[in-house]
Amino acid sequence: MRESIQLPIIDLTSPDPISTARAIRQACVDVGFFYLINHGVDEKLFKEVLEQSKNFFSLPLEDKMKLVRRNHRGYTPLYAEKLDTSSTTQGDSKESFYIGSLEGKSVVSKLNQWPAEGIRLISLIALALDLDEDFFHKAGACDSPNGFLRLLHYPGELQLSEQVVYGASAHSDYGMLTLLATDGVGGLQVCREKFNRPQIWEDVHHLSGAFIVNIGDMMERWTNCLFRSTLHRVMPTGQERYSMAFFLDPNPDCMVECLKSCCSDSSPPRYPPIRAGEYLEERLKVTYVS
Ligand SMILES: O=C(O)CCC(=O)C(=O)O
Ligand SMILES: [Fe+2]
Repeated sequence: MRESIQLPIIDLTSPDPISTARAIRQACVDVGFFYLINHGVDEKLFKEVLEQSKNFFSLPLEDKMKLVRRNHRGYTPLYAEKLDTSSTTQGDSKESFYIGSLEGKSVVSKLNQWPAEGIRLISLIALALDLDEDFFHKAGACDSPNGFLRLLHYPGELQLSEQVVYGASAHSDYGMLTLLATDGVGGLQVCREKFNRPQIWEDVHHLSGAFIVNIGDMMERWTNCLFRSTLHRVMPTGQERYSMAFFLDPNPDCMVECLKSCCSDSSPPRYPPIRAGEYLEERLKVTYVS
């Protein structure tokens, strides 16, 4: 039988920020994933986005290809991306559409509701790291953050192939935080110990109305691996699936550098400082098959 994981539940409206921060710390240290409830994003809005996403992906391929990805915005067809760059399988069995600003600061600040929630979460994460709640703001991460929404569609039926086909092959996210909403169809799995063999994959269940939040690699670098950017993937279930992921990444000029509270003489920084924009560019470059 396949294992499933009970992720911690964080309530964004909880009146005590210190105990919420403590619960977030525990979740980020243990598994790097949690459910976020009472996040303030209207259910009606979510349903509308889902509806529009279905409309878009049902267009003929040639129409979708007119909007093919440029500068990490736009349409990516089936098999274009391979998140597990070490695997020899073909590209992932999903199509997606990246939404986000291509222009200057004023447009970024007019993004939809998600960044406000994400940024509130970032303050709680700072508290969870025993930092001032505006630490990531002062570090320049939240001044015009690089936020983008990715609509995803996993077809139910797959091409007949000798190879294993993943919806999304094993990967960790690249940025600071990811907020994920799905249509309720399963398939998402996490692997808590990526170096163990065999790897153990656990199913993440849908929790109605909640976002699934996970830590990305830049946050892992900031915290010297105290907070975990956990390996995850989407397995095909034979059922069509829609999801949307909001990636909240630092301002591209923000330096991501090991926090003083997360290193010591006996535990020196594992990664050198890096500009957020450079890091993201590098990671995105290697995941696209074409
Ligand atoms: O669709 C999902 O459930 C997960 C997507 C994901 O992990 C990603 O796009 O990074
Ligand atoms: Fe992911």
